[in-house]
Amino acid sequence: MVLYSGHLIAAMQEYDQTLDEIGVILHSDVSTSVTRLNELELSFDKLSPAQQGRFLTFKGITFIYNAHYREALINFNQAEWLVKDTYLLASLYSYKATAYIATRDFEQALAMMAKSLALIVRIEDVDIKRSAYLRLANLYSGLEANDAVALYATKAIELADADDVKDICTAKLYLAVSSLELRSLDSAFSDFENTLSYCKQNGLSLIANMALKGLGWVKLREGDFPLSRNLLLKALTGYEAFNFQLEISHVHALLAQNYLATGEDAEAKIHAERVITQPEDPSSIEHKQLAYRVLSELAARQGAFEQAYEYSLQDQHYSKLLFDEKKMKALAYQSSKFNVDEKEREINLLNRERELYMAMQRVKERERTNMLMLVTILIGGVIFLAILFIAGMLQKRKYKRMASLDSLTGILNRGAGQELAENLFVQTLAKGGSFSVILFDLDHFKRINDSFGHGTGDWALKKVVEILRSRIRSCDVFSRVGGEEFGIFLPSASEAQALEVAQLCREKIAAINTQHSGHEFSLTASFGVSSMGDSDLSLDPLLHRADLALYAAKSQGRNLVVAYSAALEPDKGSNARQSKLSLSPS
Ligand SMILES: Nc1nc2c(ncn2[C@@H]2O[C@H](COP(=O)(O)OP(=O)(O)OP(=O)(O)O)[C@@H](O)[C@H]2O)c(=O)[nH]1
Repeated sequence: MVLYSGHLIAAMQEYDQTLDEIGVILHSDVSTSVTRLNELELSFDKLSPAQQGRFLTFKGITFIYNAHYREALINFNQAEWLVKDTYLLASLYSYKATAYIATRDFEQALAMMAKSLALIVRIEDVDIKRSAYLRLANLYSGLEANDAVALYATKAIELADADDVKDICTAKLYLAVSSLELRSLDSAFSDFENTLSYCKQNGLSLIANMALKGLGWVKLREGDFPLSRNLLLKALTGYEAFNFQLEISHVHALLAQNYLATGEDAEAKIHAERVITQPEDPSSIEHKQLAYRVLSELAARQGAFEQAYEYSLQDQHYSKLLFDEKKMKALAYQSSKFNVDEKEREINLLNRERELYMAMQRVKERERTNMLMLVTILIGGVIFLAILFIAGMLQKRKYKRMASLDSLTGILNRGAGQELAENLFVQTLAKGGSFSVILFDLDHFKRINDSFGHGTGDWALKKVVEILRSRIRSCDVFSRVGGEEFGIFLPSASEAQALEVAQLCREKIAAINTQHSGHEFSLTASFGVSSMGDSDLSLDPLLHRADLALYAAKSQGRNLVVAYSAALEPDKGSNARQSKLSLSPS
């Protein structure tokens, strides 16, 4: 299977290559092209549809070159359904136009040219497009549609670079020929002169020679016979070098007219007879008509009236042919122009509708975008507000937390600690259970500050908190009550348990290695402990009692833990120590 498809691909590539090769020689070596196409025809069924399209187009072109226009059209009609390539299709239509012109079906020719043009517009390759426009100019010149000739020649020039000399030269010639009919003789003369010098300069002698004929033709019309003759004779020599029979016949016809006008009858006759001996060809009708008119006048001048009559009959015959053809061409061109105008109007209408539709789509799209933007802005706004709100909340919570914490040690400050402890106390009271308070105060703290500075005092405060924090249960509340005084509130803790905790804390403080502060000093604290009694309905009495115990610890020498006892109650009016804790919140 793989082998089979491999073979198939190779064969296809080979056919493509053969067609490429034929394409190269098609316009220069028609007979070899015909031979190779005949060989390839044996494998026609094996060709892909695209290859069959190319084959039939090429075959049609060889028929055109051999003047078999009907056969050419049969091939082109088959190829039309198979060719997909835009350029090949555009060129196929223009060859069909050639065949239709040759068969005098000008309407079809113009229809094909319109089809070709529609495709040419879509071709992006500038070189291909330019040569397609030139071909169109050539076809229109065959139809004597000079305005179209001028239009497409101009388009070709617009697409040409300075080095596309052959195309520029050809286009210039078309412009000059069209201006012979469209503009004044003066401007046609200068156009031909311009073409002649440009084409000669660039070595394009055949086209230069055509321009030379054009100059002679203009001068003939102007009545400048000597200059016209000079130019036409030069052009004749040029054409003879190329053996360009059709052009040779035209120049002979023009020279016959020229000599007739100056009364050089013998010369006029020679040239006229050269024309009428040419084979019958639609392109030579005009030349023959001119030649017979000259011959008829010459015969009449010499009194050979019978002969003159014969020639005049021929003249009339060709005049009629010419007239009919010109009329047919003109009619076909006019009607095709009308069709084109109609189509253009339709296209414009459709384009306008399309533009309207596009504009509406754009408005809808813009509305959709605006709506999307609005929704995005709204959602963005909501998100922004939510972020602001959350950030505000977090900030608030942070500030609240900061407000409830002691900035130096990081534990709860007096207000927050007391509030929390009060809540726990109330809960304990409701549940029924024990509650103890430990108050402790660093001993001789003023001395530390005074001796080693405030920084060392701060260090000591932070160290004490750091050491004790880990020893205290998570359900207990540890707060800084005042400068160097702290409170530990222990829900569900008996006095004995509180004393144990206080003792442990005291030991830990005393064991702190103060050298880490940069100084060595003694760091101790005195502890007062109290527990909930049956009559306690708030935290205040406990605080008061713990404070008395702490005072006692200080009085008894410091670095001690003292539990409250009734004996510690001071006499009324005595100067008892006032804890930094205010008993009634102020
Ligand atoms: N370094 C520092 N010192 C503080 C801070 N708060 C209060 N103090 C100081 O703590 C000292 C407390 O001194 P006193 O109330 O006389 O008590 P004491 O020196 O500890 O003596 P006793 O309590 O009787 O052992 C004062 O000198 C205050 O300035 C603080 O945040 N940092």
